[in-house]
Amino acid sequence: MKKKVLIVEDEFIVASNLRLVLLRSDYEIIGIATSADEAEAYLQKKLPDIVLLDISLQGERSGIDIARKLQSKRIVFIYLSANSSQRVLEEAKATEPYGFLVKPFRKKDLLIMLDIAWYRYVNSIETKTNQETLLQKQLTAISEENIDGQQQLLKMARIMQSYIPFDLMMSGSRPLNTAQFNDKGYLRIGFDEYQFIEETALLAITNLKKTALSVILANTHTDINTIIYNSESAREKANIPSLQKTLTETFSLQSYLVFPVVLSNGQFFHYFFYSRQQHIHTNEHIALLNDLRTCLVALAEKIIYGAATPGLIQKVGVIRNQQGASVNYPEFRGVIGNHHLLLSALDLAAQVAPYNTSVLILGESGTGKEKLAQAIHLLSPRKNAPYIKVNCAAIPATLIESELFGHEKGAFTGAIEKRKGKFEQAEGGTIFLDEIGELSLEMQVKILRFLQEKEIQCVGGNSLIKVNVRVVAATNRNLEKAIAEGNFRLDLYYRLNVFPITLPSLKERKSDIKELAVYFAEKYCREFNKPFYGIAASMMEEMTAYHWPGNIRELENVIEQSAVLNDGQSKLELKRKLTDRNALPVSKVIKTLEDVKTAKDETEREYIISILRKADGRVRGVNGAAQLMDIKPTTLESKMIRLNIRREDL
Ligand SMILES: Nc1ncnc2c1ncn2[C@@H]1O[C@H](COP(=O)(O)OP(=O)(O)OP(=O)(O)O)[C@@H](O)[C@H]1O
Repeated sequence: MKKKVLIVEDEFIVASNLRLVLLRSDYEIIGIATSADEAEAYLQKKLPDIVLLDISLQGERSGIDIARKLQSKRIVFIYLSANSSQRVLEEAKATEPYGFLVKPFRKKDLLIMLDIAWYRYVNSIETKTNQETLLQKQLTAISEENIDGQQQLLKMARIMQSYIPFDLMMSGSRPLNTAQFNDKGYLRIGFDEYQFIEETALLAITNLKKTALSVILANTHTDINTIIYNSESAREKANIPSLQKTLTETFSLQSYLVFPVVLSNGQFFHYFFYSRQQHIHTNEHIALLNDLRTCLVALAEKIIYGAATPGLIQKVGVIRNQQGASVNYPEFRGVIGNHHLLLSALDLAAQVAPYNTSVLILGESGTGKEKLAQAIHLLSPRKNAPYIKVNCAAIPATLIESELFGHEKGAFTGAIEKRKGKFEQAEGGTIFLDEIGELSLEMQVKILRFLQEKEIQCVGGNSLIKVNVRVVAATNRNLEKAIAEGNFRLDLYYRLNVFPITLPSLKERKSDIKELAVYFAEKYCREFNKPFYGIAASMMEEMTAYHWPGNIRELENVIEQSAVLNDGQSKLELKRKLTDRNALPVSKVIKTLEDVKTAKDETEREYIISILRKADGRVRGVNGAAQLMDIKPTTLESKMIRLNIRREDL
């Protein structure tokens, strides 16, 4: 069936051209609107499949205003704009468009972008439907299990976590019983670790007396309908004590979603999903809960009335497991930390892993992007097939094509035999394209072609080879900025950005520093055969105050150094001050020739260290630092001696 397109564009010539191209390419045009008002009028008459939306329109309102409406109706839209400045891109990005075209664009770009947009739409619908069906099955199975309400609630919390984000999930019947608090819930304290919260736990944590809690309960309002509260809406009632206020203050929560259900006897039961992040819940979450309503009613009845066989009731306090490793997700073993931003990223990874969707992992260098990519592979049905990593920044531009797609014998000087590229090596599995933002525009086109056609062409070969590989890409670059500067293709960005996951920097999750430090300290002391007596308080203090530009990798290096230098009889200590080794040197006053030489040496030293880091510390061989710098390994080695570059500097 022909896809119906609405064109919202105030430039007559552009609009008529678009119309012609689309009609010839088998699309149906339902109208051309030149202003936001006209666009709305068309939308009321007939819903299009896709809207091409100019950002600046006649009249006061812009395309971005229309986009918000389209977003809530889940209609696919692609921005058309003559302006690709970072500010416009970021404003537009907030409305979650399915594509973006910078004017002037070619016919080919338009048709590719329409394809990408539709692919993203179908993909998200499929993923959503699959997820819903799975969730419904899992929730029904829990409500039919012969276990007590507390266990049932825990199982439900674990399953719901990645679909409806929360740090605290509470539930209970309404209206509240002021004499006795019967709400029950779970506080998330790790990726798969929960603490049971009910009256006794709440009184202990808040230090409240039972009478004070009764006063709070008496003042608590009851929502009749499903509603989302963000900190602004919650703050209005700041002076009045309430259960919600007590919980948000006690557990540093910022927002929550209330979902009431009516049980078969007419009684109300409410589910609350509290989060430490603001604006985390959306209408999509509400739509999902509505679809799950029947299962949630069945579960609520079991939580209130469902008695289990006494022998099966277990005491559930803190559900912990060894080393922070997850029981349900052993693939996350070795991922340390329980900051809510990290946990949200892990939730997304667990959610997307089973599907073939491409994933884009964003985050500063050293935040664990590769670790997450591996976990996604291991959590996917592809786990027994290869996982191939390619660092796009470390391979010289002249070699990358044959490295990725392979080459025929004689394709270029030195190609003495046919060689398979990384894509073919990853057949059936996952390819991790690290630092994808560093690829040349030419290579970006080839990756885009693979993502669209699932075909590759090896260097010097004529035929196309079908490969079945899932792409997980990562970058520490701001891709919107790279697009604005013309260094990254918008169409590739939209194709990859189907499922973005952002990893927090270490300074955003300082509460995890201690746990990470102890984890690495134990690891290195074990490796160096030294007993571990803990970490000196002064070292811990300095590490907590530091801003960690190199993130977890830098923290690991610091701990490794301290473990190397430790005498095996005392706590680990910092042997040198923490400084930002990547920061530009504070410009020094250069007065003498000697100052010039020192500045030159410092710059050369920093440069060599950065290349060595890219080459994973290797000086020689293919992709070694010498090759990347295009100098002889012996020259590089003598420079390293002269500039006093040691392994621990990397
Ligand atoms: N949550 C974590 N717990 C324990 N170790 C971690 C965690 N995250 C990352 N690491 C470790 O930190 C180091 C850097 O991680 P990784 O290579 O995955 O980062 P990255 O974001 O891919 O870095 P880059 O952008 O420089 O490629 C690795 O040794 C990894 O094992």
